[in-house]
Amino acid sequence: MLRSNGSGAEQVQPTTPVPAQSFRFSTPVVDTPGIFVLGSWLVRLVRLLVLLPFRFPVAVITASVSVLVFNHLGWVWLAVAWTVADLGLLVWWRRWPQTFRRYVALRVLAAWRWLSVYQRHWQPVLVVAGLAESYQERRYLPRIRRVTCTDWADRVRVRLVAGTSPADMEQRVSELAHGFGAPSCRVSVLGARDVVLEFPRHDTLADPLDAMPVPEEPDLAALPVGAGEDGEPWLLRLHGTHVLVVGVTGAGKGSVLWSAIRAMLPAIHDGTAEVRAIDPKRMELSYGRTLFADYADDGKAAVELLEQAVADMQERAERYAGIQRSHVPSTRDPFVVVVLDEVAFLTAYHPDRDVRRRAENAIATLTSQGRSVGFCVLAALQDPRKEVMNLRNLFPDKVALRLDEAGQVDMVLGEGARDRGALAHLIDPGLPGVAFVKLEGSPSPVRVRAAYVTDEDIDRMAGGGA
Ligand SMILES: Nc1ncnc2c1ncn2[C@@H]1O[C@H](COP(=O)(O)OP(=O)(O)OP(=O)(O)O)[C@@H](O)[C@H]1O
Repeated sequence: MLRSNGSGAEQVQPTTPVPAQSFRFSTPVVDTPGIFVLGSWLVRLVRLLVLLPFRFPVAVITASVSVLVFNHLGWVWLAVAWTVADLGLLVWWRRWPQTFRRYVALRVLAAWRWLSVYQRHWQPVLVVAGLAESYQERRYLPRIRRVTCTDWADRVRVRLVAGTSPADMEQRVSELAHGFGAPSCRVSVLGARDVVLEFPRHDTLADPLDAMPVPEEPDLAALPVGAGEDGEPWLLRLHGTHVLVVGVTGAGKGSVLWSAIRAMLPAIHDGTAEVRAIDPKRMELSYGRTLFADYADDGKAAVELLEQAVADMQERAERYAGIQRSHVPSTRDPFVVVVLDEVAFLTAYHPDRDVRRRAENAIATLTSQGRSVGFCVLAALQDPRKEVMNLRNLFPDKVALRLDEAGQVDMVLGEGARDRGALAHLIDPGLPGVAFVKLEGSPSPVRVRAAYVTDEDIDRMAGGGA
């Protein structure tokens, strides 16, 4: 018997050999008797047969009825039954395409995708992606529980290996997307060890979106400015927050700014919201000048506009003090949006130091105090680095359009956003307006596309129409 002669016995991993050990103990290899192997196969087969009707009830019922008809009535009646069933499906498809799609087409597609894509490639993709866990020389993989299809994506429900977390999956979304041939992958958590991987089957944002219809009664906390990958509207919150839109030149920052202004149009017309615009490039916002309560296109005028906004905000805060804790838009106290195109022009590039300092102070005051009294800053920026814009953390909500470098993604959307699949630096330059955003209640960034507001749309908006 081996004894430890030290007082405190060292902990040794059971699988790693001790270097100076003179004897090596290894697990004896014993041939498994054939009867056990056969037995385990039988158990698996029985389990499969028992579970099959629960997993694929329609397929099992169809196959069973077909066998019964064939046995009792012969193949002619089987052919008749199948023809009638096919005709029934045809009528269903033509008359009620929506329910046919939901109850037949998408279910058949899900079974096919489960077999041909996920079941088939699951093990190699997960092992290569580093998501297989090993314990005492056995390998454990997350298990597919169910595959369902929506109009645009496959949803793979997965049971995680005990001891791993959804974050492990979130950090491998790029590998998973490429591994299963999807444009992206998104992880959502359903419960303990229960996650859903969402793989779009094609890029639903590949086509540009026309300007969104103007809402009759705009909700300033949920303005429709585009669409998400799932086809649902992308709703941008302005009331109660500040938004920074970041993207290289030509990424489509203008379309986010104009879509937000367009969605507020009825409120602008009835005086419950107003836009004060700063347009250093004189190209982006000058087109709809008549829509703005205030407009500036050079450094000095821009700083005065910002300082006036700060003074109005402070006057309102003084009136509200001790009486009112939140802002309700009205014609007396409208919701004020300061739209700032290329904010770095004022904070970093302007040659006059005094202008830079005053602009930075005013933006910092507005963003840190304006939320609750109905002031919002909606700013666009090309370069998110600290040297250019050190105020970016004062903007609670950010939109990452196409960026220059991988490192900028986390700068804009927060740490870990790139690992969670916000590949804003890889957005195709041919897809302006495509962006990643974080939505409330979800840690994973989602891919969206802003609607494109044309010059004609802006003309109509400025002329009082939409
Ligand atoms: N949402 C969109 N959908 C489709 N096309 C768009 C969209 N946004 C912009 N574009 C196209 O991309 C071009 C460049 O867009 P835009 O000028 O808004 O980019 P930007 O990010 O504001 O660039 P810059 O910083 O140089 O002003 C537009 O002229 C338009 O043709």
